Amino acid sequence: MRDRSRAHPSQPIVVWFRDDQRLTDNPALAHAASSGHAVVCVYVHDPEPHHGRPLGAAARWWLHESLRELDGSLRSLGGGLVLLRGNEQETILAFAEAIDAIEVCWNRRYSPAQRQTDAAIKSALEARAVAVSTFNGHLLREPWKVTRRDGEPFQVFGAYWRAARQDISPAPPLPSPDALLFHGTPESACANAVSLADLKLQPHAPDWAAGLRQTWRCGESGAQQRLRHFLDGEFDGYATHRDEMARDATSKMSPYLRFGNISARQVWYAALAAAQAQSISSEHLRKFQDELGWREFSYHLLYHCPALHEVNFRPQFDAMPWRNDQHALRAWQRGQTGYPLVDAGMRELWLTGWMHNRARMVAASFLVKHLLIDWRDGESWFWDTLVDADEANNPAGWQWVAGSGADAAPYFRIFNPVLQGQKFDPQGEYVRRWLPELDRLPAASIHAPWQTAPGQLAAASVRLGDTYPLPIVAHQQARLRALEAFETLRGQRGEQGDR
Ligand SMILES: Cc1cc2nc3c(=O)[nH]c(=O)nc-3n(C[C@H](O)[C@H](O)[C@H](O)COP(=O)(O)OP(=O)(O)OC[C@H]3O[C@@H](n4cnc5c(N)ncnc54)[C@H](O)[C@@H]3O)c2cc1C
Repeated sequence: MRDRSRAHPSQPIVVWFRDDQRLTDNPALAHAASSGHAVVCVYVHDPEPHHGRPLGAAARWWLHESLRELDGSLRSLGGGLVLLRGNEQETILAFAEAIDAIEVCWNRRYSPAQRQTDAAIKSALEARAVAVSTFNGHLLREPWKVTRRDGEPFQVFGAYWRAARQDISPAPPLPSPDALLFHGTPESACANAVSLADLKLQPHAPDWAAGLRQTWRCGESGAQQRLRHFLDGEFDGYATHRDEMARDATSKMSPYLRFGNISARQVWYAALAAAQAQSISSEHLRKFQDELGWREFSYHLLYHCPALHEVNFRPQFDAMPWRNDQHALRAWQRGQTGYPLVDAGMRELWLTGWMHNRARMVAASFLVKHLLIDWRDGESWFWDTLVDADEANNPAGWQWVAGSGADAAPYFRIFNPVLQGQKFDPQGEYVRRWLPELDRLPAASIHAPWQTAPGQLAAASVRLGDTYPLPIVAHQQARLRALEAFETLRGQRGEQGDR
């Protein structure tokens, strides 16, 4: 072990970037910048994390773009991002040792696997007399700070958010450092160093990311631009219009928050400031804050539930008689179920890496309830295809829809995709955008083409079973089958109205 008293001002401090790929409001970076030591900024790509989940394909695409921008921002301050590949623990330890770091700092992560990794790295570094400082850069309130009176975690969103909100006065966002003193990295420290291209995060042969490139400007600058666009536009009306799928009425902050291109604190403060400056009704501000609250709640669940993406939060769901139907699963994944709203959502996902929240709920409900396919199959498809695929929000969203989660939708809540379409996409614009083969159908029939008169279908050049599929299941039968399956678990009947 090295002697701490021999620490020298020339020893650098390592800022380990993870899900905090930004310069502004980055507490670990701000800490390093004010330490008086030169800094080395690193990112470690662990292709097969020992405990955690490897990233899905769409998230890997985002990561590439985000790291490129982060490196560019650090370069404009006179340094750059050192990219390392390998096992996180071994790589960070070897690197810190090779550059004789005085300290390593990072912003905290919250899944049980990530916490286990971080705790092991912290003790190993400290055992080598390298200091470790960790910060909250990801959440408004960290999971352990919000507990019930009896000290147990919350299981109901309303109660959780009432408690969390009471004390929400997140520290104001930190400014981006004006200047950073960078420490050089000797060749010997770079055994695991790679270029961004070496990480092979982007797809090739086939390059399926054209739609993602068209849709997104990734990274910190993209986050700021998109947030401004939302706050100066649809924010004033958010509570009223957020379910209208054809409208660009939500913030689209999710991938930026996922990768930390922006912090929840920045979004929170910017929304507060915009609401004040533009005298926006508190109803819109509050609804938007509530959605950020759902993100916090998901992290609360992730922290307390060891394998949220694998294990039913409600154990009685372990007995659920899921169907193994690969044909139906593929039809759902490809947006070929014959239910236009479900298919539009699934194609939006495939083409852009994102799906509107209302469409997520309907598409997920369709898989789990109409097709009776295990929510984990849907979760892993979303994990692979969403640019915002999030360790907390994705499984929590799926378990909520399936009914197996905390404060979940009741099992008898089976979305009717036709009614949902008529209610939240009345003119069929959303469906037309993603299903060009139905483009010429009138609004009255676009959500249920199979109920449309043959002449009208012919006039719109729609041949069911050829240009567009017939429904893969009949809604009423599928609904009854789902209710029966769910009732075997719960032995209870509930309200059975169509929504
Ligand atoms: C089956 C299913 C899977 C989902 N998977 C993910 C996922 O992998 N990653 C993800 O970020 N969100 C997920 N969500 C939640 C939600 O759909 C998205 O966060 C939202 O659509 C993102 O769009 P936005 O940024 O425009 O949201 P806005 O309406 O503008 O909300 C602002 C922010 O609040 C948070 N938020 C909003 N709704 C929710 C919610 N229901 N749960 C948790 N946080 C929320 C997000 O961080 C979002 O960016 C999922 C929902 C469902 C039903």
